[in-house]
Amino acid sequence: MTLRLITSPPIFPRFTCHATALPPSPQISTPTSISSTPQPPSLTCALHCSHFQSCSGCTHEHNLHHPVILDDAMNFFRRFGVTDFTFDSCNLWGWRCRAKLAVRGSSANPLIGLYEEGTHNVVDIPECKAHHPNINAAVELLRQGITELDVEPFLEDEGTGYLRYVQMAVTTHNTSLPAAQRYMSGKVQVTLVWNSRNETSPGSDKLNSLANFLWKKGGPRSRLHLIHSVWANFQTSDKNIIFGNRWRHLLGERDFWEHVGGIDVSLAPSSFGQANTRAFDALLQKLQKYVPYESSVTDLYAGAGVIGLSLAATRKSIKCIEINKESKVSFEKTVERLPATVDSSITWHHADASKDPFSWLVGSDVVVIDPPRKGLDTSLIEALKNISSVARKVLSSYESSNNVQEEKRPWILRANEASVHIKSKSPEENVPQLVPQTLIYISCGWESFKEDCKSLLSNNAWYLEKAHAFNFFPGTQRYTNVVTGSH
Ligand SMILES: C[S@@+](CC[C@H](N)C(=O)[O-])C[C@H]1O[C@@H](n2cnc3c(N)ncnc32)[C@H](O)[C@@H]1O
Repeated sequence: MTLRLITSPPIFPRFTCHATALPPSPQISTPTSISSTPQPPSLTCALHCSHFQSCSGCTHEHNLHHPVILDDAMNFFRRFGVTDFTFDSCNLWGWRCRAKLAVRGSSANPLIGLYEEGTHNVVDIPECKAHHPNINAAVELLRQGITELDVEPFLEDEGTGYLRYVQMAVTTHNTSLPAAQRYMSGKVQVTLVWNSRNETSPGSDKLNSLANFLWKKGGPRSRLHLIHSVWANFQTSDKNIIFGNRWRHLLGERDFWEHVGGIDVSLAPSSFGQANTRAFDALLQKLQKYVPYESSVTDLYAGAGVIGLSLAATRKSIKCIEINKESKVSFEKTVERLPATVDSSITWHHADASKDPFSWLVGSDVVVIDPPRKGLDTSLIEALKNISSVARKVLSSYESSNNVQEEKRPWILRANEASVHIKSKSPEENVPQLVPQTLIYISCGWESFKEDCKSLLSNNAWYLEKAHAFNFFPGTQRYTNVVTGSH
């Protein structure tokens, strides 16, 4: 079996940096092999952000093109036999197209930003250099609205006030503009996280006034036109959780479309979305090379299925597994917009990938895993390590009984109930191909990835083949790896 691990790590020499205080226009970078020669500190690739000392968002001010952990990554992969590790430095500024910001302070002086490291003090970051410029513009509009309409930000200690957080997501999918202008003209989907139970609770008049303010001043009829839509999320919990379960679309287009990996993807505000749209697009393009045509793919930790669906055109089947049921609607909408020529069998299952993981792995040639930062659950690691022996047992029982057993496991029954199935028109083969030959690990947490990877490589369960990194989070010690491996 092969383990292909995809991470978005820091990148090396061939890139362009500009010393400028403003996020420069989009840069295209080329992935390059990484040399172990120490890099001189680069002032031209510096953050130049006035919030750097106080905001916890960025941890590194210099050499944005070369995260410090890149050296560790390079050594790690070399030790395991990967000699052509590459790093794509991507865009160094203005890359963040999705931000969740806390709102505190007062209506006269609202603070909209991130917590100061280790505290619950919110730091205002109006000139954030990581944000897409239109996120900063929408934050300014929101600030004006809060003050003019006297909207009280949330007061954590008292549990009073209304506006707790705001999520800003930028869509750059505007086909009426020339491609070169689309990114910088991105429109912002704003979600106001409101401290009340629902839209009829006290305070809803303020919520509607604030939404109308944003729409009037930033919607399609305004001079600025930077707002795509306004949503509300209702959250009264005293726990440290950003979103509640109730979402309401208030104004603008309900559907939010982005174009990545060659397909149109729908992303509801409640679904996971990658923060760095352009780096994600580069990663998806790379992925196309590693997933054989006509293979059967399992996409674990799938979110709205963007990775799996971007592969669907030339693969036999795509099976997506995701724990957040809110992602299902976005998945279905994306499937509806796939080209009519796509004839793969496509499914999405609402399930926990760590519960009975074998049931999701068997029958696939390729498994793509894209877990949260904490990495893989032990049960999944064990399943991936033992997949060959278990598959043999399953195959022999399949051959001896050759009849379909009734499924009784409650979590599988539940997942099947909440699943989406789009059948291929081509005839299906009866005997499943049982053992995944390729594992592709997409990771955004370097430390957890290293541990998972070592575990997967132990006892020669998998071998490393390729590793590429993408600078998903310039200014931080995080990047994303794509690593591929085989049995
Ligand atoms: C890093 S995101 C990747 C999402 C998706 N691959 C994408 O690129 O848009 C991780 C996803 O894993 C989901 N998740 C977390 N724990 C999970 C679990 N135990 N089983 C299945 N999905 C899980 C999260 O809800 C989230 O959508």
